Amino acid sequence: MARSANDSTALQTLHYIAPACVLVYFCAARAIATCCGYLVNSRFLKIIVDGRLVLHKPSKSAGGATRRYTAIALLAGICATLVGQAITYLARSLAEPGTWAPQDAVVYLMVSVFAYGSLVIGVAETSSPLWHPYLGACLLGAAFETPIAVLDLLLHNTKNDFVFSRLALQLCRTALLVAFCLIGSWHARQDRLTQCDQGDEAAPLLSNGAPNGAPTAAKSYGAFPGTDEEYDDGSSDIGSDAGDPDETKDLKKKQLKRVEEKGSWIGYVKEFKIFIPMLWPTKNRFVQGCLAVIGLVLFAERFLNVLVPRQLGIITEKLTENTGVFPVREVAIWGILSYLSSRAGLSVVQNLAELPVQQFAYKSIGAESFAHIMGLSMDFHNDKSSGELIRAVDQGQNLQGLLEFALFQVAPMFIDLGIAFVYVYILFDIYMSCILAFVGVAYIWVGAKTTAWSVRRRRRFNTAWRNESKVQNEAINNWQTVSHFNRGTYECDRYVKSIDEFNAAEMSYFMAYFIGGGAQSLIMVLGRLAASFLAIYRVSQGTVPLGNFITLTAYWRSIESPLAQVSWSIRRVTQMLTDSERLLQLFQTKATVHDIPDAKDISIKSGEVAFENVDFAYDVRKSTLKSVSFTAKPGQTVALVGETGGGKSTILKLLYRYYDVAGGSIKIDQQDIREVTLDSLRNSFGMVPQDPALFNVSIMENVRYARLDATDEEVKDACRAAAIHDKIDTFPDGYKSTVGERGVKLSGGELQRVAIARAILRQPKIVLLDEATSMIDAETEATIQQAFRRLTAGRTTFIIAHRLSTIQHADLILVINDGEVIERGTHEELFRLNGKYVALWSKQLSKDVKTVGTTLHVDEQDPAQLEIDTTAGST
Ligand SMILES: Nc1ncnc2c1ncn2[C@@H]1O[C@H](COP(=O)(O)OP(=O)(O)OP(=O)(O)O)[C@@H](O)[C@H]1O
Repeated sequence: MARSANDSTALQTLHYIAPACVLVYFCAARAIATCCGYLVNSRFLKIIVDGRLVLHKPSKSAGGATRRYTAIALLAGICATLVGQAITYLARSLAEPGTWAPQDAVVYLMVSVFAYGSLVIGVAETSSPLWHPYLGACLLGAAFETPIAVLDLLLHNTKNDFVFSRLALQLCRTALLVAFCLIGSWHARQDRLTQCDQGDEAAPLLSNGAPNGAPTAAKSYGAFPGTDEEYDDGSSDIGSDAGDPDETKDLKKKQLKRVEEKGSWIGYVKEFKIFIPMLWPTKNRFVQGCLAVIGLVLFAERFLNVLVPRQLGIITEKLTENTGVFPVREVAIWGILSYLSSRAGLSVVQNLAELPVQQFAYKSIGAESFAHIMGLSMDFHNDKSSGELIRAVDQGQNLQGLLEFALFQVAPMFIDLGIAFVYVYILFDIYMSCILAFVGVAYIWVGAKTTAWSVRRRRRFNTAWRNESKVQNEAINNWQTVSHFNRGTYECDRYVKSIDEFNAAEMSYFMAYFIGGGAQSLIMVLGRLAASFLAIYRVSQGTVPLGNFITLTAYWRSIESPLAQVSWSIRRVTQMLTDSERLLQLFQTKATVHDIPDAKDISIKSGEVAFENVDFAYDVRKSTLKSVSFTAKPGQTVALVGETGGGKSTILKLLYRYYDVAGGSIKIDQQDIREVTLDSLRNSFGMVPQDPALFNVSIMENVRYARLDATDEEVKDACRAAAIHDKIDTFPDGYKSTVGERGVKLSGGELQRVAIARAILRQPKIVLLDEATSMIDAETEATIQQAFRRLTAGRTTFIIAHRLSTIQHADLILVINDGEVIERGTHEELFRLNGKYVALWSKQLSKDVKTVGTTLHVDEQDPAQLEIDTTAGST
């Protein structure tokens, strides 16, 4: 195959660069299209120009069957010409022994098959391709093929059938490329005309009718409402969650909101940077030291990966010399290198150093998420599902390995691949490197595809997993309710159903996982066989020594493992990010009630509490409190009465700052509670709630929870004051008795008295009693009233009570109805008013008449003269 020197060099150069350019262009253009496609399909991307979305999107005709099949046929034709050309070289080698295809031509054919093969697969696997990467790649291809064909023609002075066939194929390929470009350009023009006709080239992608493309409703987000098509990037797997439960939709909504704020998926990924301080030990010298040790070990391992198989090759070479001498030095070096690279060598050091790094991340993620959850406001805690929350934190902790993984696994494996590519070239030739590159790219490509395929399944799997945990948790936590309604079987069925859903999701996910893994292993085996065949052939021809074959065989393991890791790591990183989306969402949920910057501690001197025109609503659609104003003077007792659902507890919640007022203000000693620290504010209160909950620890510890430094004696005094001490003494374990989860081992009355003891022990500045004695009988209540008098003496106190007898001595009684204070005054004043308060009394007493024989004599003319006789002595 004689060639004139200059033309020959030009042809060689073209052979090397042409397919590489096509491949690089296609990959780059497609990567950009993938990003955009991902965002479009995920309804995430928002490129705002003049307030409108004007992102390029596939035209409506982009996915037309004729267009796609034509493109596939043309591209497949191009591949066929390449294969045909390879066959002509092979046939010639067989027909004319000793005639070999030039190396540049082989590389050209191999890389070209790979490049155009990728184009075929790209069109075939996508229902609605973005055409410009294909068109650009073919334009480039045509631009290179023409001079290649001309040079090839000029350079061949021996014209025979083989050369003619090859040149015919070359021309045919050029023609196919030109045809692809012409047809593609015509389609592109048609697309533009259609889009202009429809005026949608610059139409907002968020076509929800909102002015300037502004989203109006969650359902309207996105460029292609209602489509479940897979776009060029195959990203519907990643972005779509059709059929997932509400919480995933909620997650998507929040993701959408976040991405809208950030402007792109890069912004979305960037959000994960909030985890970096939890993963990177900026202040922990010991962990930093461990990271350095891991780095050194990894550096050494890169060398060992090459040195061990190389040493084996050296030993083989020594042996083939047949000198009859045992190669002691070579074998000793090999032994030491093998030991260092084995699991017993540097790996042990690495594993030991990894443990503190992992524990650091585990601790910081765990502690941060726990503190964050505990710091979130009541609205979050009212809505949360504990089981799901715990699972989200568990799954989020997967991130602990992310940094280590990226630095110490992903980075070295790319280095390993680069080294391998060069090393096999040195050992053999460029063909071996091409085999390696082909195996590598195919392996990673299949890995990436199966990952994309399995991401949606993974999300379903996660959702099903969390759901199973939620169902189980709810049933166990509500065991009493379940038993009251005898719904044991129902709950078991519900749980079994959730396990079935989990199993189905798991099966679907792992099937994708295993099938992908199987396909990758097949590629690896075929690659190993191809490399071995080539190596054996070269050794048999005597072009390379036997030692090189042995080195390659031993080295292949070091090639396989980074390849497996690249693909696995794509899956792993995706999985880590998917798993931790919930935790990220959690971290992004900010407490609605928080300290303002420079908030100061509250200073309570007298304890005056003033509500000034307070408005509040849990839901903007329904007002809960309307213009509530009153002042509790220092040391006064203010009672809140009224029909259920009127807003009494809400007033206390606002005072506690579980929520912020929507209008007006709440002041304690002239300090707006929004301007002081939450910590100091809540430290000032002692609360006895409607339904006190206890920890499943001893009574002693439960009461002491109110003041952690209280002595045993102080705890007992508080219990005496709350009239529960004698009762506790009757328990077999006394104060050491555990109370069961949430205090279920205590009766309602006992539970309330423990809660009262807690409030007494706390010695708060302001006392809040929310139905504190609703479950206590009248006799015990009389004892407790004395304790209350001691507790509330000199302290501003708020009492909510349905049993009106308990609040008749209050300094101020507020009658709350439908979120408003409709009456206010003392017991006597309100009786004189003869309004709602009296009506409440009447209602209650007529109930008591039936239950405890209380009689009521109401003077119709003057209700303030109401006389109440009660055998129970409640008034
Ligand atoms: N977290 C919440 N989210 C939404 N609405 C709520 C929430 N908590 C209470 N509400 C509603 O606010 C209104 C006032 O509730 P609140 O608990 O303050 O009433 P209340 O007067 O204390 O009732 P009760 O005497 O029965 O305890 C009710 O209609 C209730 O349904």
